[in-house]
Order: sequence, then structure tokens, then C-alpha cells
Amino acid sequence: MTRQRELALDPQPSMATRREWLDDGALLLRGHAGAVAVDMVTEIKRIARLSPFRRMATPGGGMMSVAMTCCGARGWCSDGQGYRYVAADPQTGQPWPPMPATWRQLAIHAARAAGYDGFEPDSCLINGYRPGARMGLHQDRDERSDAPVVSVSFGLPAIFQWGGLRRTDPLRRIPLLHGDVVVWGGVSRYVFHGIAPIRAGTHAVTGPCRYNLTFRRTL
Ligand SMILES: O=C(O)CCC(=O)C(=O)O
Ligand SMILES: [Fe+2]
Repeated sequence: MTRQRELALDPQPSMATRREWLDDGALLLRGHAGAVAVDMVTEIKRIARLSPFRRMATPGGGMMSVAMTCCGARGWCSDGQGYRYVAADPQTGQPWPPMPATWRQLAIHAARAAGYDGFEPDSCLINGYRPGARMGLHQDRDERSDAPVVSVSFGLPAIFQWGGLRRTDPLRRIPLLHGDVVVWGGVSRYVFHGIAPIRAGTHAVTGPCRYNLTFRRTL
């Protein structure tokens, strides 16, 4: 059956996305955001004109290889003082740009598909990876809520390193492709994860870049 025919028969096409459970509480929705990718990448560029991508300092004195910006009521930042969420962009002094309503809906819908009803994100961290950029193994634990994290990937492919609750747990290497969405919460909320160095390349929608959006409840 052709993809088009499948969609025509499915009353809720977005629910036809292929689902892969990574663990209890952690679901990969392959290509779930593919249909809205061009619009979302356009929005990322608009947001970045208001709150530019920047490479943040780490508390240890280093510099992150990933460039970041944020939208929503609060945004994540890192500097010599540590990691935290703040209501204003420290670079512009202005509130972070609002979270587009369509983004919020996509995140709520993906969370629901993974079994998390009532997810209400108040922050979206936008990561920009150039070839060579990576994100070391970490847990997402700067949020004051244990609501799930919803992650949306666009552009160049990445290898998502998915571990366990201990840093030393074995890592699985999961390819994340353009339009893929991952939701992790519940018993998987504090699983260690990271991104291996992005390989050189260009993507038709994003150019030489990978974007990752993570929707979070910070309060
Ligand atoms: O880029 C990704 O897919 C993951 C990003 C991430 O883990 C984070 O921003 O905390
Ligand atoms: Fe993370």
C-alpha cells in the first residue's frame, strides 16, 4: 500500500507514525514532525532573529559546541554560575520569544501519544548543531517538574546515545533523523543521554545544520 493510500485510510494520519519504545516511558515517533518541518525551521530562523543562537559557557569554564536559543516563558542558560532557567534572554535583556502555538500543540500531542496527558510545556530549548558539534552524556534535571521532555529533530542526522539511570550504564546508539520526535518521562525521565559528534553534510531543509527542539515543563 502506498503511503498516500495509508494516509487516506487513516482518520488520524499523524497517529500513523511508526512508534518505537526505547524503554518504559520513552517513545520514538519516527517522522512525526516531517510534514511541518519546513514551517518549523522557518520559525526557528525568525526566533533566532529575536534571540540569536549563541554558544554558552559551561560552569567548568569550557564552551559548549552546540549553539542555543530558547522560546517560551522561560529559557535554559549556562554560564560560570551553573545551569538554570530564566525569564529573560541574558544576551538581549528581553523576554524569550513566545512559543509558537503550533509547536506547543505538536509537543502536547506527542506527549499524549507516549501516555502523558496534560503536558503543558513552558519552555523550548533550541539547539543548533554544526558538523562536529556534540552533546556529552547528561541527565535533564534543571526543571523543577518531572513532566516529560519532548524532543524534535530537523536536518542532519544524529546518533542519540541512550543509556540508563546510571552514567556507567551501557549506551544504545539510536539514529535520529529529520522529523523524528522522542518523548521521555516517567521511569525514563532521568535517563542519561547525549549526542555523538554530528557528521559533515548538508540537508535540503536546514543546510549544514541539525536543529533539536526540546519542550519542557520547568516549573
Ligand atoms: O539534541 C538532542 O537530540 C538532545 C538534546 C538534549 O539532550 C538537551 O538539550 O538536553
Ligand atoms: Fe538532554
